[in-house]
Amino acid sequence: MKEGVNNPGREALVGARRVVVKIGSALLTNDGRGLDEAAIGGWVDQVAALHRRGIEVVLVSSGAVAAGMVRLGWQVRPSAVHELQAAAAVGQNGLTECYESHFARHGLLTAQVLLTHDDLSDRKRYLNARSALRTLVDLRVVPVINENDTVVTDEIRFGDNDTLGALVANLLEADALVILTDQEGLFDADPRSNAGARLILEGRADDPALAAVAGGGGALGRGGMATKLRAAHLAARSGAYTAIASGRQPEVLTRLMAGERLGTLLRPDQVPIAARKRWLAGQLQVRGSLILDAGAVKVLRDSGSSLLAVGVKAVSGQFRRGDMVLCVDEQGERVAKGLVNYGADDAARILGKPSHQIEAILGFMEAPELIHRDNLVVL
Ligand SMILES: Nc1ncnc2c1ncn2[C@@H]1O[C@H](COP(=O)(O)OP(=O)(O)O)[C@@H](O)[C@H]1O
Ligand SMILES: N[C@@H](CCC(=O)OP(=O)(O)O)C(=O)O
Repeated sequence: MKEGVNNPGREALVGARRVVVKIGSALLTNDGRGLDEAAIGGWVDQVAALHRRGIEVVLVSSGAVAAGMVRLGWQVRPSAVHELQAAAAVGQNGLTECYESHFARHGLLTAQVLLTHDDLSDRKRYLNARSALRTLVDLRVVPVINENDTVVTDEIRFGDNDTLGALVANLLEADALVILTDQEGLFDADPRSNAGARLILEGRADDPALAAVAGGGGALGRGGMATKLRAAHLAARSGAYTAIASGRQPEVLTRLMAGERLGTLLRPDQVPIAARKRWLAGQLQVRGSLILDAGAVKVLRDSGSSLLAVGVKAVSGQFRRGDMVLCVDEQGERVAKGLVNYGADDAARILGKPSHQIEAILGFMEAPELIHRDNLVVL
């Protein structure tokens, strides 16, 4: 379970380009006194700093029910579903307002995205949510996601936002999921009830020994460490690392992303790229196809190279940038699947052309390759 000091992994966070940050209720709500606006301001400052460095950050924020309770003057968390829904509806306003005003100090726009379980389990809605979030991220807007508590019922509830954070990390093929909570990380026993509990610095997301030490949540949070560990397991399916750390540590996000040995880091079992590719191949519907010439087929199969437009003879289907397409040879034999960097119309205009001509033909260049090798699975 415990790892040596030279354990690789922290540097994976240094190289992360897209990160999902989940901020838990236990941390956000000022011990039940309502939203901790000053603390939220501090996390927003760190997210903005990462953003300036070109790192895409998507927030998953809890706190709607707790904030709603304070606004409504309720002292005790209600148990009736309709009252929880009402509190969430009132509180979500406050949450959105708070994030919006803090991000505005940095000239950044935010977008409120409320999801239900169905949005991520139904294939069509999954793809819709994915393209909406990808578009926001491409527009350099910071999405702030929460569960749509006002419309969910017990049967279709994520319940805890750790699971939601992991599914969003899958959805966006994020490099890392950072879970900020009220403890320094995962301990070898619940530190609330075990004074001698020790922090686990690194581990494998799928280590069953870790599951045995992760207990339930406190009075304000929903799932405790058990759901955080399960979230790490889910995030690892698409190759994401998970960090669990205290949101009260000064500059926690910027320090984690600089590779500092803070909190608990849980790594995916598979090499991230391999896990991510497998995830991609299994998840996304094919939206179109590309017919490759013999040279392109050979480099894809033999050298694992990216696919360039110069090796493509024809395109078919109405795919958009970021969609999954099938690559076939001139006899129609399946060669590879991958996420395409150009939509069908643009791809049709650049096929057969060398990459240095893309800008002159389209007036812009998204990327020099049609499908980057990291997003390509040879079949
Ligand atoms: N092994 C463990 N290590 C650390 N915390 C643990 C452990 N087992 C249970 N916990 C509990 O998990 C709580 C954090 O989860 P939770 O209350 O759901 O917070 P959040 O709202 O941030 O998700 C901690 O306050 C702690 O009491
Ligand atoms: N969606 C709920 C939060 C659920 C929750 O508290 O989850 P967690 O932060 O994982 O303990 C809300 O905004 O109140």
